[in-house]
Amino acid sequence: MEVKARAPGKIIIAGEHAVVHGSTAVAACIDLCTSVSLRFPSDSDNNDTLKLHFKDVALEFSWSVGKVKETLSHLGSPFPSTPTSCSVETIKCIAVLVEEQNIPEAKIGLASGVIAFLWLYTSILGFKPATVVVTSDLPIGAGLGSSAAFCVSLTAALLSFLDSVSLDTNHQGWLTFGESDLDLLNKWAFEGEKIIHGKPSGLDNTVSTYGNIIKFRSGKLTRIKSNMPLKMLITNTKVSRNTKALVAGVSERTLRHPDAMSSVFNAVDSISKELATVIESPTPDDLSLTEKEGKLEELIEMNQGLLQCMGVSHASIETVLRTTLKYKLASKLTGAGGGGCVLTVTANTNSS
Ligand SMILES: Nc1ncnc2c1ncn2[C@@H]1O[C@H](COP(=O)(O)OP(=O)(O)O)[C@@H](O)[C@H]1O
Ligand SMILES: C[C@@](O)(CCOP(=O)(O)O)CC(=O)O
Ligand SMILES: [Mg+2]
Repeated sequence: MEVKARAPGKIIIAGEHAVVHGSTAVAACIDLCTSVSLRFPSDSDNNDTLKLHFKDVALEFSWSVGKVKETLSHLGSPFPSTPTSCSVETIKCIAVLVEEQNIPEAKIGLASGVIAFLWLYTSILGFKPATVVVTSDLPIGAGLGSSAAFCVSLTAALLSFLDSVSLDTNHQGWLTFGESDLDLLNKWAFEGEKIIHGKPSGLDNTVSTYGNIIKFRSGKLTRIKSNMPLKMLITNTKVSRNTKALVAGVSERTLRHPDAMSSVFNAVDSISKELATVIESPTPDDLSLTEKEGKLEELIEMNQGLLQCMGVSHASIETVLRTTLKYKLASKLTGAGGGGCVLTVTANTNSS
């Protein structure tokens, strides 16, 4: 039997990093997805192997299920009924299973994704042989939430085998989860993100799970209904970076300058809230559209300035900012920064 699940990546329109420290953020999912296929061997295959294939980065892993069980089962039940954090002790044990796979040095950054896989797989399905294949339209480590799309699509594939989870409504040929199961999916995916990001806000997995545009603060989402066309250009600087390290860098700066950083986070909170209000407010005519677009552009520029204060911009990002400014277009980094992707507002009424 084979199941295929997919989940989208995202853009953060305002509030990255500050959201980790309790500020509001606004994010929207994009139509680039990560897909996970999960296949169990037939009884006649007599197979005892758990295989993981990361197609985009050409990495294959395989473990004997007996070995995985031997390494992990003494740490507790393999079937926690509710989403559970992976303890430091368990991460260490899983890391041994990953180290044995000899990931080439150039790709060692992907190891946390493999640890997240083993934690989610064994927690939800226990010790069963299977072949799991991961493919993505998203650039990995570029700020478009590939880690969350991976955790959400993997968790969706795993949960679909539980009797308690019901899949019904057909959406463009795909089955979807009901509202309460989406909550379960989101919580498990968050546990995966924790392993990859260290200290995630939960924004990325939430927008990947629920879709559309959301406002998010301290784990709580509010759905947003946009009342204006939002045209944005995404530029990938192709400078790779690691979200975990950037998030840790902002936390260190916050420890060094608590008052100043608290003001920065408060300012971002106001920017995200105002931006959400602008997007949601009615647009009765072209004049109000032009006015709203102007506000949106200004808020984007202000958010970028504060991201610079947090120390997460990068020379490659500044080059994109200078280039788009030549055309009077407002841009900001999106995601963790340090390279990765830049968002540019390409307003409908801005023809200069
Ligand atoms: N398609 C994929 N194949 C393998 N690993 C992936 C894939 N997508 C995401 N990952 C995992 O997510 C990590 C990147 O996450 P992160 O640094 O948060 O960047 P982002 O979420 O912005 O893409 C990778 O190092 C890897 O562990
Ligand atoms: C920097 C942050 O706000 C977003 C990170 O997004 P990404 O992994 O760079 O796509 C971290 C978080 O919200 O968990
Ligand atoms: Mg990420």
